Amino acid sequence: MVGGNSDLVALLTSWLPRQRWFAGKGRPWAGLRVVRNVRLSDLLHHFVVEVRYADGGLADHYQIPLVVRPDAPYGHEAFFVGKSADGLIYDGLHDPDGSAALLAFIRGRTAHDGLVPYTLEELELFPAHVIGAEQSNTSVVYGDAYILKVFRRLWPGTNPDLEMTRALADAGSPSVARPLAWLDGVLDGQRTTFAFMQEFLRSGTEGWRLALASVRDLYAEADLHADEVGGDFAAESERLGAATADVHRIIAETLPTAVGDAETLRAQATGMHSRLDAAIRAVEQLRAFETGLRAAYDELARQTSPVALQRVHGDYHLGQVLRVDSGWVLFDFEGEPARPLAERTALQSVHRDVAGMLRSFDYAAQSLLLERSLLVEREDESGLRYRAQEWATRNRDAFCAGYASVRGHDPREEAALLRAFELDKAVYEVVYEARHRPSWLPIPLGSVERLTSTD
Ligand SMILES: Nc1ncnc2c1ncn2[C@@H]1O[C@H](COP(=O)(O)OP(=O)(O)O)[C@@H](O)[C@H]1O
Ligand SMILES: O=P(O)(O)O[C@H]1O[C@H](CO)[C@@H](O[C@H]2O[C@H](CO)[C@@H](O)[C@H](O)[C@H]2O)[C@H](O)[C@H]1O
Repeated sequence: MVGGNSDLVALLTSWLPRQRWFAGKGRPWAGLRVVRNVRLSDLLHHFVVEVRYADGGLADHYQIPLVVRPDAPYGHEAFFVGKSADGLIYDGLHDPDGSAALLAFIRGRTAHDGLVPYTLEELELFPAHVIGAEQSNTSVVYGDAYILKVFRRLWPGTNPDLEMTRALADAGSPSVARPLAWLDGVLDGQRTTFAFMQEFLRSGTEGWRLALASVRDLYAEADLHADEVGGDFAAESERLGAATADVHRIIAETLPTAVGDAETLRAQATGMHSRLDAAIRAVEQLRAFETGLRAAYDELARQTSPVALQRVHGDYHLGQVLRVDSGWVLFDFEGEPARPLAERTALQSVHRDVAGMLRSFDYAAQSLLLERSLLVEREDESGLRYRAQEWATRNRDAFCAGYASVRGHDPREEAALLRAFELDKAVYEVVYEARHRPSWLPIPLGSVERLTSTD
């Protein structure tokens, strides 16, 4: 039997830090411990491990389904974990037989050793494959019918993705994919969401891809007037703004809300200052913009008008929305995966989500400039840079106009709030890029520079 032995701990100690979704990159380890080991089928073993750090910070928990097989099928080397006395160990979600066993377990609706599957409708058995570049979690698609997101880093409690998506679906929102099933387990004595299954929207195209295509058009037609190119996406941005506002409306009607006062805004600003402290410790280049950043946060702290608070998406960007035939669908209501659950479920201003999406328009425009290495000043390319900026502004404006058309107020009216949230997000992105995609670091750093050099 795999697990419960020092060999497996040694294998995972070497394998885990190399995974894209491992959040403790760069932190010194104090050790790894298997805290749960449940056998779900002949092939599939379900592990939860705890990673302790030598920096005094909190330990992390990760969910690691593994398969142990005698053979080495073609292609399996990409997710090979190591060898044990019982056979070859692979990541159990990437192994199609492993993820099929997980579906069979969920579909069977029978609890086993603390793992409890819940289904909202009958599920069929379909072949499985992992999709996309893994981000924070691993998503398995079954036969183009279901998508199962297996949460990798576990936080005790109900995952907000499940909670928010169910609330929206129950209220009849057309802007979420139908929830189908989920898997609960126990962590630190609390019932915890381990995985969440939704209808797979096979015809959906990610907002990020559509936005990039529009920016590419802009470059291809660089000799046309700015208002003649890349304009198509502005209509989509406006629809996206309207869909976002409708989702916010439903969330406000179905989940708790509150009204924040000056004290709330001061607390928000304090949080931003302390996130900036940590970000500067992690990425020294941010220090150059510290004065401007703190001034924007102080401006927020001086606001006295009441602010509406509610649950929000929390990590909203163009990669979290799909365009389907009927309109825009939002997913991944998990919040920023690096933040503790209590922060991610706290009531917030909707400006947080609006700011996230506005940052994303900027990202789309800047990422192609980066691809062309145009971020360095070059006189002959300044026209293109201007066009990229213009594209971002046009789509940001369209998004806000769409938002205002549904909720009756334009998010740009609360300028200090929006600016502080945008900068807070850009600071988060600086740290995110430094850790995960260093070559993209110039995008958020450039935005911080621009946003702090203009009022
Ligand atoms: N219901 C769905 N239908 C089709 N594709 C989806 C659906 N939900 C998510 N996706 C795709 O799955 C990928 C990963 O989903 P996401 O929730 O963002 O995972 P992560 O938390 O790892 O970032 C995204 O690229 C998205 O395009
Ligand atoms: O999708 P996740 O929940 O894993 O979010 C993380 O990864 C995102 C990148 O995939 C990151 O988003 C940043 O890059 C996007 C383009 O790739 C851009 O659209 C976003 O605006 C930008 O923030 C996100 O911040 C991070 O939490």
